[in-house]
Amino acid sequence: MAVKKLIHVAVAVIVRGGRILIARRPEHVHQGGLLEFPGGKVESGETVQQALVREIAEETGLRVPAETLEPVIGIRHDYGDKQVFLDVWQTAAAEGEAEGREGQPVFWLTPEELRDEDFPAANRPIIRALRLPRTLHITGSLAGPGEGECRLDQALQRVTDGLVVLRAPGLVPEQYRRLVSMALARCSGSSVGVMLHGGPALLSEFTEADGLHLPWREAERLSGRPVAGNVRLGVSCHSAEQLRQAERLGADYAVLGPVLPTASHPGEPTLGWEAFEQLVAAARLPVYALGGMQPGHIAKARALGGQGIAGIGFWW
Ligand SMILES: Nc1nc2c([nH]c(=O)n2[C@H]2C[C@H](O)[C@@H](COP(=O)(O)OP(=O)(O)OP(=O)(O)O)O2)c(=O)[nH]1
Repeated sequence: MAVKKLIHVAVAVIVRGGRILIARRPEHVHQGGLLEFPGGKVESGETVQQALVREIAEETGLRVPAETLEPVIGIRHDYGDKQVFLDVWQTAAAEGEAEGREGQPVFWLTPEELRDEDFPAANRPIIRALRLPRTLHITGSLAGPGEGECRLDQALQRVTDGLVVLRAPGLVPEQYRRLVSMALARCSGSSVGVMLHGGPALLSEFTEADGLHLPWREAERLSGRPVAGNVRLGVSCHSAEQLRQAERLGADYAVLGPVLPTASHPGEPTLGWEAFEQLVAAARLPVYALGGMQPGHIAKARALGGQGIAGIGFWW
């Protein structure tokens, strides 16, 4: 069987006022009629940034200073007839008024308005990535119920937006439920989403939660997505095989680590940044780096293809 060539596609997420520029692909082209982010093939001799600047100008008339482009995610996808590597970059500094220079309709949508079924199949992880924060706050050790709630309350004061994964393996179910109720009440009306940590049954009790984060021991025994599409699903992973299982479950994100040594799991073998980058390159979902992370690592994690950082030490 002939080996299909991997087509390197530069994909632009152009953000303005919280909305993203979307176009409709012409009917007659590959994946025709579907919505897309502006972009196109990287030509030989071009860097991905040069391709983005060129494609954006050709397709939309917008001018993008190359240095404002930041990496979002890289996705390899096999369409059967074509194999693509979508190299996705973001800018909020495009200049000018957007128009469909090739006759295609263009419009601005919020991340929440992007629906998987309107885009080519390879775009699902891109849409997930755009709806996810760069930092995932995981709760650290919580003593007894009263003290735990107090500790959580203090820690939440330091978080203004993003997601908190309520991990408390030391608590018995009743104590954990109390903690969840408190966290949901505390975060209600704020920009902080609460992810429950445990098995799927939890979510049916707490419908206001943002979603469910599966520890690996829960994820490994499932064979399909255990929650509805409108709630977030995360999975803790430590290897390429575990990332494949997270993809099979239709997870919205994975956490991968430990990347660096960490105080909460002393002595555990670490992946290091090189292995993180390799594992992320093969993953078809957004991946957070876990283990020894500090806010200064967000840029590093993203430059290596990750979604951002996850952990306890930097906020707890
Ligand atoms: N631009 C863009 N392409 C996408 C997206 N999602 C996705 O699967 N693709 C695929 C469809 C195509 O197979 C490939 C992009 O190729 P293209 O045909 O748009 O590239 P191009 O502008 O250089 O076109 P061409 O005239 O040289 O054929 O990537 C997306 O969001 N934006």
